[in-house]
Amino acid sequence: MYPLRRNRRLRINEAIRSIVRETIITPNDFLVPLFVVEGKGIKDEIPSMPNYFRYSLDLLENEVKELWTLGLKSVLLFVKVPDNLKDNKGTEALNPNGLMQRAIKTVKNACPDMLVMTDVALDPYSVYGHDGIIENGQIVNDNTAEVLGEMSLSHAKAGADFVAPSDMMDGRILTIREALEDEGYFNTGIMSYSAKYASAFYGPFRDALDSAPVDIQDIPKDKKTYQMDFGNRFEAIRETEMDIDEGADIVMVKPGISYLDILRDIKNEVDVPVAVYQVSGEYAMIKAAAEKGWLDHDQIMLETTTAFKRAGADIIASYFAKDIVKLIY
Ligand SMILES: NCC(=O)CCC(=O)O
Ligand SMILES: [Mg+2]
Repeated sequence: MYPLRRNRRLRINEAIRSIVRETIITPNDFLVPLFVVEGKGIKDEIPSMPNYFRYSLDLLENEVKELWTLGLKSVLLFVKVPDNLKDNKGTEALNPNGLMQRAIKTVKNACPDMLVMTDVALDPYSVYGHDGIIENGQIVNDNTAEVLGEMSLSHAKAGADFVAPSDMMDGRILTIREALEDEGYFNTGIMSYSAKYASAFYGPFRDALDSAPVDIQDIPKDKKTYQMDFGNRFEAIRETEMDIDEGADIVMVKPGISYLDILRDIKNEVDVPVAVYQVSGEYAMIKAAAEKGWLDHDQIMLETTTAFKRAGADIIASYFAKDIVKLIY
């Protein structure tokens, strides 16, 4: 007897494999995170993120033009705020002439059709490195959400297409939506980090922005009172559905590779686009192993990003976006 069905026939060569392949990534799948700093002529490599850089505004301009020519049409902006501008309430986040507001305008001037999304959270602006205002040793929820609403409005006024609240305060999507609607910013979208886990994979990002929680007495040492516990699954669906009810246009799962089950659950459950974030620690792990010659960098990059799409991601935020597009096109 022989096997009645020989599945290997569909794997015999690259031509047959490529015609039956179910999931293919393209430049349209990617959202490019960009780190911005004050100054001129700065292109600073982030030590724990090899070949990833912080740009001053003049060089940011060249970078976004290059992204555009590669077919990458969406960016997600993060700013590194100088220490002297940090406080407990994120006052600088509302400065109409702040670094984020200028960065938005810089990208729009360089590339008017580029989709500009902005990080909305207090941690880069907080002396304590937290996503919320601290009162009596606690991260307060509702007052923080108010500031996030004002921050979102400020980004919309500067020209952002989407705001991306990454903080995990309860109710902030509604607060942000109302703040935008009240001032007539009906078309400014919200991409909510709706299921963001308290993860050790964010380490290199906090180096990039100098935004890690500080080690001071009576200040929480981690973000576990607002970001999700990594043992939880159903909670991710609840969080995501609530954010959609409050007005989120796009929802997100973060981090990526350790949370593919969550990504698939959410994709099956909701009817809005779902994003995933392949975070800094995932990037650093792959870079480090590749540097040692232990893993094939390009193949791992292709495999992980394809896995996100297969698991249900409509949008992939990844520090590999540029490299992957150069690899596949
Ligand atoms: N809001 C952004 C993060 O919390 C971290 C992202 C990363 O680790 O790449
Ligand atoms: Mg929530």
